[in-house]
Order: sequence, then structure tokens, then C-alpha cells
Amino acid sequence: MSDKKYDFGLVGLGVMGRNFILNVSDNNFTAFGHDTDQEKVDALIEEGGNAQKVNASTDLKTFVDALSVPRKIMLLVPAGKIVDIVIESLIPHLDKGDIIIDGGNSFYTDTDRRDAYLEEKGIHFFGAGVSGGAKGARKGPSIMPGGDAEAYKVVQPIFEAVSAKYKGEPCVAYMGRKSAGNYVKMVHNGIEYGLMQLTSEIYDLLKKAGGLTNEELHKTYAEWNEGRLQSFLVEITADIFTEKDDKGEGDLVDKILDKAKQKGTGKWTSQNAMDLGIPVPSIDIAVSMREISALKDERIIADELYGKPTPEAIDKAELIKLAEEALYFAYIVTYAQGLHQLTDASKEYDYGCDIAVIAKIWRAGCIIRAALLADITDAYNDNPELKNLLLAPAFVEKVTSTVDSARNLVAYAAKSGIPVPGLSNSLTYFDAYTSSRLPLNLIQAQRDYFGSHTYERLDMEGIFHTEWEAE
Ligand SMILES: NC(=O)C1=CN([C@@H]2O[C@H](COP(=O)(O)OP(=O)(O)OC[C@H]3O[C@@H](n4cnc5c(N)ncnc54)[C@H](OP(=O)(O)O)[C@@H]3O)[C@@H](O)[C@H]2O)C=CC1
Ligand SMILES: O=C(CO)[C@H](O)[C@H](O)COP(=O)(O)O
Repeated sequence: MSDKKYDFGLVGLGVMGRNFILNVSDNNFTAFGHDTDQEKVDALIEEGGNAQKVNASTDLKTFVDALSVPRKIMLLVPAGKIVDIVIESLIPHLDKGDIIIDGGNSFYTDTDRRDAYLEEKGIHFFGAGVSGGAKGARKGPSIMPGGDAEAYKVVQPIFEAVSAKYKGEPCVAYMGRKSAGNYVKMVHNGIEYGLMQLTSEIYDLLKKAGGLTNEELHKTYAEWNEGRLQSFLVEITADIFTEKDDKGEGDLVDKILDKAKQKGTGKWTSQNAMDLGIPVPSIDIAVSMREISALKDERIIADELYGKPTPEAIDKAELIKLAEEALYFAYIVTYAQGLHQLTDASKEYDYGCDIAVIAKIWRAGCIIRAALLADITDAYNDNPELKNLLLAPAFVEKVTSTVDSARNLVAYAAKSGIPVPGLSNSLTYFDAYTSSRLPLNLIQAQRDYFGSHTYERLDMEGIFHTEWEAE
């Protein structure tokens, strides 16, 4: 190894880390990796092809000594305890002023804790969510750094070089103070859960009610991806229907067990939205559906017990039209909920997020990238104080022109016994959010009736209580 020090260090050479470090090297920054697994280290050195540009070691001291100061060390290891273990093992080798960046899907309060801990030791630390999966990490992810702004500035040229570009603009920007980077990535994933659930429900309807073959499903999603639904998730969905089973006959998608796993970010988004008092039912139900999916054995028994109505006959072309409109509507409503959560969280946690900037860096590179995000960015640029995307004038026509299809499809699916909980939750959220009068007056009356919880009135100021019990 030459004496020349490397620009960037990366711990964790798995799916994300291996690709990210190669991306750094492609962008003319020298990089050194570390992983406990010798095979991953060897594989990186081989793939990198030039040890002067990208090198790696299983030995932590060799890794740290190879880096130029201040050291810029990104962690892409599994979230949770491992991040703490890696930080502890790094500390004895680091100097004051060195920078650790957590690029994983860490829980945001862990980031605040680690930041405070490392600050005491004179080491900079910040969280930077990364999205785009393996391909994104390799070719250009969306990166969401937050926290220590001075430390971010040191890493900024590298992140800007490796990030995805939207019309030449890097899909990375400072998200806000403290754990804003990991928080924004968490909500990104919550939205991702919602969009994935919706996309799969529509597939279910097209297949069960419309009888579309995988070839037709491919064509349908591919066509949608040419229009206003253009997005990474619609694009990969179209691709998935073309994949043949390499272990048997037929298409791979039909052989995959219908149980979806989860690592936590969707659930955390939902849990935190509850804590903040912000409704995100399209995300909540997506988490619940992964839980219901896990109950496969019980679902099989219940299916036999209860059966399902035969789907009513529906014209295929009409169904596809309804599905496109309903999906577009529900995508908008799902982004609206996630961004509403970010707006409130930014105030509650003093992040200082700019929602337009968040939407802007999601336009390319990340899993939830979509043509819609350009319109969303414009809406928040037009009104940075926008409380909810549904209140943006530019979105009124997009929603009013598609909501009826969502209504028709939810009604059709209900009669046919095909579950569309993401779509119906999105519609119900929309109907509730756009109702000037909800029946919650009755809930207040009930609370006051049984628990003297008091209520407010429409026609006069003050707090009231009634002795409700009939004589
Ligand atoms: N996969 C994805 O699409 C995305 C993942 N993320 C997040 O990025 C992070 C990394 O994910 P991903 O790359 O998928 O995970 P992987 O499990 O593929 O990679 C993690 C790597 O870290 C290594 N590792 C574990 N412990 C240590 C340690 N103490 N010291 C050094 N290396 C260690 C692992 O080695 P070993 O396997 O031997 O334990 C493995 O090579 C996670 O927080 C994840 O949630 C974010 C965006 C997308
Ligand atoms: O962060 C990601 C994408 O943005 C990761 O792929 C994450 O693992 C997805 O979440 P889950 O595994 O819970 O589906």
C-alpha cells in the first residue's frame, strides 16, 4: 500500500456499502473499505481493480490509518446495536475532528444519542439516509444528510459527486438539524411502504377481477410508467412481470410466497406519526398488511371457512382506466400524508426542514422517485408554509379528476371481496380531511357522558360539561 492516504472510508461492504464505495471511486475520490468478512474485502478489491483508487481491509487499524484527516468514515452496517459496536471499535483509533457518518436506516433517536456521545469525544457524527437500493448506491442514490452542518460541508463534495442527478442537480441536500437525515429517510420509507402496498393492490385487482396475464400486467404497468404515474416502483413492477422462473416453469412472480418482511422503518414512521398526532393511514395500513401477510397459515384456514364472492364482471379496458386513475390519486394522498408528518416533525423536533428541498432530492435516485415529485417540489416552493399537499392549488385538479375512480374501484373491490386497504384508507383519509364537519361531536359527547371529559361548542367559547344521565 502506498503512503498516499485515501479520501473516504466505508465500514460495511454489504449490499449498500460495496456499491457506494465503488461509486465514490468512480467519481475520482480514493476510498478505503472495512468489513469483518474477508470475502467481502477481497471481492471489493477485485471489483475495484486498482488498489490505489479503492482498497479494503478486515483490520480496523489498517483501515483508519489509511484515511486522510479529518477522516471521513461512512457506516453502512445493519441498524441497531451493530452501529454502536462499530462506533466503539473505531473510537480508540480516531483523532479529534474526524467525522463518522451513519448511512444506514438508524432510528432517529439513536442518531441523537450517538451525536451527543461522540461530541463529548470531539468526533463529528451525523446521520445521512441513503436511498436507491444496490443500483442506486452504485450509480447514484438520493442522500439525506442532517445534523452537524460543518461536518457535512467537509463531505458535501463527495456526496454531491456520487448522488443521483435530476436535470443536473445533485439529489443530496442538508435536511436539517440533529437527526433530521435519518428521520427524513424513515418517512421516505414509510411513503415507500404505502406506495408499494397500493401498487400491489392494483395488481391484485387487475389479476383477480380483470384476469390480466403477467404479459398484460407488464404492458399495463409499462404504459403507466410512460405517463403521470412514471416512477421507480411502477417501472420495476412492470419488469417483475417479465421475469421467468429460473428454478421451474412459468413466471417467477407467481412462485413468490405472499409474505412480505420488514425491517422497521415503516412501523417507526407509523408509530412516530401517532406520537405526533399526524394521521398517516395509508402508511399504517401498509405496515398492517405486511403483518397480515405473515399470517399465511391462518389466512389459508380462514379462506376455506369464509370463501369470497365471485368478482363482478367488469370490462378490462375500463378496469385498467379506473386502476390508473385510482393509483395516481392514492399515490398523491400517500405523499401528502408523509410530507404532512415531516412538516410537523420538523417543528416538533426543531429540525428546520425545508419540504421543497426534501421533495427535490427525492426526484431521482431514491426508491420513491416519481414524476409526481417534480409537481410536489413546485407546490412547496410556491408555498413553503403549505400544511398539506392536498391544500396546494395545483393538486386540486389532479385529485378531483381521479378521486371518482378511486371511489368506484373501492366499491367494486369491496363487493368482489378483493382487499384494497391502501386504496380505501387513502380515500377515507381524503374524505375525512376534506370534511368540514365530522361526527366527532358525538365522540366528544360520549366521552363527556361516561368520563366527564368535557367538550367545546360550535356556538360559544369555553369548556362545557353536561350531566347526561337520563332521569
Ligand atoms: N439494502 C438496501 O436496499 C438498503 C439498505 N439500507 C440500510 O443500509 C444499511 C446497510 O444495509 P445493507 O448493505 O443492505 O446490509 P448488508 O447486511 O448487506 O451489509 C452490512 C455489512 O456490514 C457488515 N458488518 C456487520 N458488522 C460489522 C462490523 N462490526 N464491522 C464491519 N462490518 C460489519 C456485514 O458483514 P456480515 O454480513 O459478515 O455480518 C455486511 O457486510 C442498513 O442500515 C440498511 O437498513 C438503506 C437503503 C437501502
Ligand atoms: O431503505 C430501504 C429502501 O429505501 C431498504 O431497502 C429497506 O430495507 C426497506 O425496508 P423493508 O426492508 O422494511 O421493506
